[in-house]
Amino acid sequence: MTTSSTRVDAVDSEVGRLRTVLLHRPGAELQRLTPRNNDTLLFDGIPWVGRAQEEHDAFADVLRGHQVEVLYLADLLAETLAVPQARRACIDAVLTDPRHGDTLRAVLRAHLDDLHPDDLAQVLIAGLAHDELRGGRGLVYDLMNRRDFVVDPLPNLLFTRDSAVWIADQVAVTSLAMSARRRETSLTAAIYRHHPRFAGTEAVYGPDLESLEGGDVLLLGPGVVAVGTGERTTPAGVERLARNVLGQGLAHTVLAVPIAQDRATMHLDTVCTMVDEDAILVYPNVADELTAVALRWADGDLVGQPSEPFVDAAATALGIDALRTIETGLDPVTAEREQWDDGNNTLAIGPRLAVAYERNVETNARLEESGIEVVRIPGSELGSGRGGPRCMSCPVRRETARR
Ligand SMILES: NC(=O)NCCC[C@H](N)C(=O)O
Repeated sequence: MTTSSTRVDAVDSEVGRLRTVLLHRPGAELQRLTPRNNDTLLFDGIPWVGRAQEEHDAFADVLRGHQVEVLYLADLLAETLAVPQARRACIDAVLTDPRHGDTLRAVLRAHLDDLHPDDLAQVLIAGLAHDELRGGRGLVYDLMNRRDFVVDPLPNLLFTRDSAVWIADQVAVTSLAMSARRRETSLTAAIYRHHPRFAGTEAVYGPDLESLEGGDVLLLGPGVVAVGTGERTTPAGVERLARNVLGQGLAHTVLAVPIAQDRATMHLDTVCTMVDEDAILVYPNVADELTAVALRWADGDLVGQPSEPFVDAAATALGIDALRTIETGLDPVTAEREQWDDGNNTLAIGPRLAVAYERNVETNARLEESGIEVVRIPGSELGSGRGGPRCMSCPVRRETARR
């Protein structure tokens, strides 16, 4: 087990040199996807799992090749589950499912209580099918469809950005909006609370609060946090995060950014990501309409400024003349296709150095024309979950950006 040390985990921008990142290599939970359940489980297709793993390994290799420490969620979880309190919290989260009823719940608790931490981690991630439950009995169990799950799998765990996000030296364990994903945060909360690697880490947000997803949270620069509000993060979630972050002095400005309540734009990071300290890659079909309300802290309360164009509000908050914008694609149709395929969803390893899916040819060319080095990774199978390099990574430590 890795132990805590003097290293300081903290993130204050999207582009500071990336030092440590949390990933989840997709596994058995993706094998659970079928045409019957893929919509409910928020996948747009049935991925070829072996190829998805190869693509994910290529992503991790690129990061390691750039001297980034890669932590794997499944390893941390198995280690965390050696701690009795963590184990209890993760099992309790499974047993809150109202579909179980008392008899099945009791059988399931006994089954989970018996598992070795490694096997428990596996069940918490990949779920438990009807026939995998030893000694299953009772009305609920007997009437269940044999192909259904007693514990639902978490195929979206791969999108580690959403279930927790670092803001300065604190972690925000989020409150996921979609029922298919809600249990993910019981795992991230347990890891950050109980794993020795994160001993002493404070949490600025928790899973019982208003809906907030990490894909909506962009650290535009030190002290400036943009939060999208749309399909996943509610205005109340932005307000709560702003209260906590500004109230504790972790930032001076939170920008609330309304986005369309559509699947294609489910998070702010599906329409824009930072690629340099003063540059964003943005989906042109929405760029002109993006607005922001700047929230600041004054006299112990939140104060909102009048709404203004997002790029202007961002530049003011960052203290720069203008935010450079680089647009997805070449024309509205290419932009729409490449935005859907996560062309906007880049992960910066450092200023002007971004990881992107290779398939978004036009967008990547535009980035390079604008002086951004692009490290291309394959994503044909990973993309069926509708997420790109940014969604698939939770930076834990970045060097402080210059600004
Ligand atoms: N930050 C992101 O945009 N994450 C992608 C999440 C995709 C996942 N299938 C979901 O619908 O939540």
